[in-house]
Amino acid sequence: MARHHMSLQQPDPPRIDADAWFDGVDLRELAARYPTPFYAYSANAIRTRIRGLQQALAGLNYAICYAVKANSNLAVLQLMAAEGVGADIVSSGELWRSLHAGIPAQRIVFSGVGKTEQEMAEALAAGIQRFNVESADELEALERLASSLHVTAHAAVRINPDVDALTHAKISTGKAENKFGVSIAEARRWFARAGSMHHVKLDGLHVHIGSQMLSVAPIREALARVAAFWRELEAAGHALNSIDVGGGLGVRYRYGHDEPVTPEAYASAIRDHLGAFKGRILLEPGRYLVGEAGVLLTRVVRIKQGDTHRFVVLDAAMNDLLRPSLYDAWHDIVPLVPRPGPSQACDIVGPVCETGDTFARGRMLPPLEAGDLVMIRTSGAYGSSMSSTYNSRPLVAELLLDEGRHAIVRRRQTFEDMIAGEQPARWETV
Ligand SMILES: Cc1ncc(COP(=O)(O)O)c(C=O)c1O
Ligand SMILES: N[C@@H](CCCC[NH3+])C(=O)O
Repeated sequence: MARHHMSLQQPDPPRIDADAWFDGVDLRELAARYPTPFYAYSANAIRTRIRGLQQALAGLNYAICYAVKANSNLAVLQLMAAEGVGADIVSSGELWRSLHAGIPAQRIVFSGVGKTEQEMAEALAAGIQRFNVESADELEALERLASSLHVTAHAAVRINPDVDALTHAKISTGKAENKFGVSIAEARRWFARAGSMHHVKLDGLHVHIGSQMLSVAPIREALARVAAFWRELEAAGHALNSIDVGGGLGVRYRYGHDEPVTPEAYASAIRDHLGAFKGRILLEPGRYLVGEAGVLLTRVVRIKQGDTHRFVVLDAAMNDLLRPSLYDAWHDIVPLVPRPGPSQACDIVGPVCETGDTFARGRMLPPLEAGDLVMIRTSGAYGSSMSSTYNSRPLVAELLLDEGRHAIVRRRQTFEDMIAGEQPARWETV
């Protein structure tokens, strides 16, 4: 079943041949063995992305903290741990997963606009030292909690630089109207008062302006603003030991159309603006490391020819891959059983009872028949991690591929799994 004719070198994305081989595995054989829908991830593609980024950053004092939310499967996190990659987490659940996968606490950074005190206390108790802080009361809470646990925490202010990431409005995070971060003016006031804290060292800056950025210009603009602020702080006598540049690098959703920022262009933006920084530069890539490394395999349930539209109904749905419904996001949809005949405009839909359960509208596709295998590309990021059991559809399986081998890294949920935790009402009064 193994074949090694797929090049995974940077800057090319991991390729999936027309004949459906992915990381040395024939996806058609895989789908003959495991019921669709399921996700398949290429370990090689993930490693290639990590190493490409590491190569581009060589010479800088940096650390990569993978944004766990992009794909939080334990095996993916274990792969990150094996490559020496840390984690960027936003919840106790992500903390637990990351530690469970073997990512050491010292390599974990805690981000997020709504950390609860309980989550912060749990993180401190687990040995997490670096917090990206987004509001004044969060900073006060961190000081209080660190004091009561007799530990020292390091805090980086998340700067909202008011830069347009030139991406979808729902995944843009660096404009003043977004809930994330604080203005440089507010951050300045925090540093002025930093001496009054005894258990929190305010010694870092953090910025993350949005996701799926396909242009380096907004990244440069945000870095320039952060760099100017770092120099201002340094001149005022504040020693910084980290600058976290967030994530946000885009990937190819539309092959032959999307042109992602290369790791080299990204690294040179970092070098140009932060090359002189003496502390550590943290990076929080999510999508970039796993997006193109995953596909969702699904089969055609039936073709439904309406009066005005031709519907291709798949066995995957919005509960399995939400991005098209939520952001009108484009994903390449590739039939893996080539059939001769002219392409036709189709609406590719799932079986869920929502009009929004649509993967693509008016997509030109070659002839398809019930049972045909179809691949939805670039589904490794924000695919399974955003899935749900809506319409009581069990969570699908996830498989990891590595040079001709495959492993089930999450089995398909059973109906019993799906209702675990639910119980008949046992009434009580408070
Ligand atoms: C603080 C932070 N860091 C990193 C990421 C990862 O983003 P991406 O997957 O676009 O690299 C996100 C999500 O957008 C985030 O909110
Ligand atoms: N979930 C989004 C991106 C948000 C990133 C998290 N801050 C997506 O699928 O594109």
